[in-house]
Amino acid sequence: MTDSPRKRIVVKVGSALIAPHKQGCSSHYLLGIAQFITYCRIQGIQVVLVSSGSVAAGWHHFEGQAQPSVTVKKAMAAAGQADMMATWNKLFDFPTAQLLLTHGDLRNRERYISIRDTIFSLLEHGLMPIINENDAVTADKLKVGDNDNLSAMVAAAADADTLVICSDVDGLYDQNPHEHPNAKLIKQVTEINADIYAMAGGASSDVGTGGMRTKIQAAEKAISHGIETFIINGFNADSFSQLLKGQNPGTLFTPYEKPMQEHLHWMTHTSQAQGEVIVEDDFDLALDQHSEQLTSDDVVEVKGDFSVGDTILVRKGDGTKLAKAKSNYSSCLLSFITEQDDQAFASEFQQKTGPIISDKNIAILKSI
Ligand SMILES: Nc1ncnc2c1ncn2[C@@H]1O[C@H](COP(=O)(O)OP(=O)(O)O)[C@@H](O)[C@H]1O
Ligand SMILES: N[C@@H](CCC(=O)OP(=O)(O)O)C(=O)O
Repeated sequence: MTDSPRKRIVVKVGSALIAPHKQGCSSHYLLGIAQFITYCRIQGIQVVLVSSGSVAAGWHHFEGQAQPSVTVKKAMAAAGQADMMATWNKLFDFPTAQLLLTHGDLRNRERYISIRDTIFSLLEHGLMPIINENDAVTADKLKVGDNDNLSAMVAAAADADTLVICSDVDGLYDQNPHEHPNAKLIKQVTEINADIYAMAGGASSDVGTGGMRTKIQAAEKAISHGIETFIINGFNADSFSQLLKGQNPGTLFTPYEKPMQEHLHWMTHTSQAQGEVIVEDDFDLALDQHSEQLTSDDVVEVKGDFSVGDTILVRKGDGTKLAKAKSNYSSCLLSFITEQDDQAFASEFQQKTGPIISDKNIAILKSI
């Protein structure tokens, strides 16, 4: 990465690299990653580390747990997180800082901005943020659930140029290489579509979460923010030398030339819709792109309980997702207007109150 235009990278490290045998943390594979990070910092590149491995690192404290329950996994995470941080800290001669996040934090716009501010402040003062999901406290409803997607959300929040996902395979293959020995490595992906998703299977190890599927989701989130994304083999120290030389050691996902605006990216990829507006089948936002044309006449049904300013999903009755948007109406008010038999009253009301969705607060969804 000599003479690299990169200013900020996010490195995501999978569980198998932290605690390969579930016998506590091992620095065996982390040494190469730590050297890479140190070299990047010497080059003036800021680094954020997203580290998995709390469950795998804590596993050995809990005997006889072939298939631990969710509760035991949370306890493993609480025990392993401290070991994992201690192991990383031994490998760096600069200060680090721990951030444990949940999706509940990231999907709340105020907390998201606060997380961004904290990351920027740490980087500005020379500390490296080490981020993981707060597994010990997180209920399913509030979870990101896998650190691939978490790393992409973090990369977007940190305005990174590059996301490097270090895994236990060389990159994305046309099928799972652990099940198909003739699988071929895909060196570059310029568009993530249904064919790419069809190649990606789940995890084969009992410490990995999500497998290749969540890595593709992560790449999709990152490239739409203009962040180039690599999936590389973290077991192989040569991957890092190649990255430093500006080469591609695994699979490279090329970023969009025109990244989405920050708040629309957050709305699409991080925020969670609080409700749904079901529209007529012949209504198509993706075609006309004028969200202000959405009126109560187009609305068939209002679902969920949302307030003014919440994110909503606009979809057709057949399930086709058209857009995520910030609602200018609460669910109560929108239902009231939609249920009016007096069209003239409804239309006059909307003219006075303003559009259901404003053009600047709508993210059109592409269907894969
Ligand atoms: N098409 C594919 N290409 C590469 N790996 C795949 C593919 N489909 C499924 N996998 C699986 O994804 C695994 C990597 O994901 P995961 O186990 O979650 O690791 P990590 O801990 O690095 O996140 C691979 O070891 C492999 O078993
Ligand atoms: N947050 C969890 C890891 C979840 C996860 O996505 O793991 P991995 O697939 O190994 O990156 C932990 O620290 O154990």
